[in-house]
Amino acid sequence: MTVTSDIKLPEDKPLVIDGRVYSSRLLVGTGKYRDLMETGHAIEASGAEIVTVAVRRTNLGQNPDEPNLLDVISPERYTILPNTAGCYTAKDAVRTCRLARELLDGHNLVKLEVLGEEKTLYPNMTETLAAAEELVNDGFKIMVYCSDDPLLAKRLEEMGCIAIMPLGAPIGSGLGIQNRYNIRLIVENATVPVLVDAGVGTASDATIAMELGCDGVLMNTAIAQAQDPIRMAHAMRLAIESGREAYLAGRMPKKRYASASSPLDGTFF
Ligand SMILES: CC(=O)[C@@H](O)[C@H](O)COP(=O)(O)O
Repeated sequence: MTVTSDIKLPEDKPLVIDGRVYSSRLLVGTGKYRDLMETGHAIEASGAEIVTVAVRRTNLGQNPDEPNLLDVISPERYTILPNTAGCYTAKDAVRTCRLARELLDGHNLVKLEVLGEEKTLYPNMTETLAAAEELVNDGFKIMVYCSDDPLLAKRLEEMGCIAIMPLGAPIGSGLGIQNRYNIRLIVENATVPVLVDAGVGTASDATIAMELGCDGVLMNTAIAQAQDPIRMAHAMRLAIESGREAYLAGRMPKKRYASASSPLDGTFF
């Protein structure tokens, strides 16, 4: 990255998912927009290169008479990440991933989410582990939505999941990162990318996730339900970049007391 014509900062290592290199660390969803046009414009403004779609709720060709999302979000330009939103059992999630693979011509990269209950949409980790095991054995590359429990996150990695996606807060809540300490522990222990998924409400939440060392952030509601989704998508793009730069720069240690900005030694009077 160039700061002025003379100063060059070292290049960051890129985000690599399933062997593919991405320059954007922002992943976006496609739900809750006013229409497909707004969806397309917001995704464009976000700079995202990976776009997740809920297979059970989105027409990817299942219904030839309805508008197809893939006409707006072209698989030639974006990596389509089918997700299992709306699945409450491992069985349903596995079936949904297999349907996605059929609809997308053998596409194996999926985002697994198995939900526990409607009120919190919190992940059901028992069912998530069961689904992950079956899908890994069936050749899927799994990015997995999970709780922010560091031990379960590690377990999913050991099972062969290619990215760990702990929630920042409940889906659609916009509450921001609720447990920074756990997210940090998950990042420290992981050897695969860790991306916060769900709960981001505004740009500063995304920046915090990146400052914690996450490899990326996936979000939907914060952009789609902003008053100006396209502008918010752009804000999120900048927030992710800014948080990543701050993480790489390394923040100053926090102190309990003040220290003067100008040294007192050698004052003129
Ligand atoms: C889009 C997606 O895959 C979900 O996991 C979720 O919708 C993201 O959460 P937010 O809507 O809270 O960003």
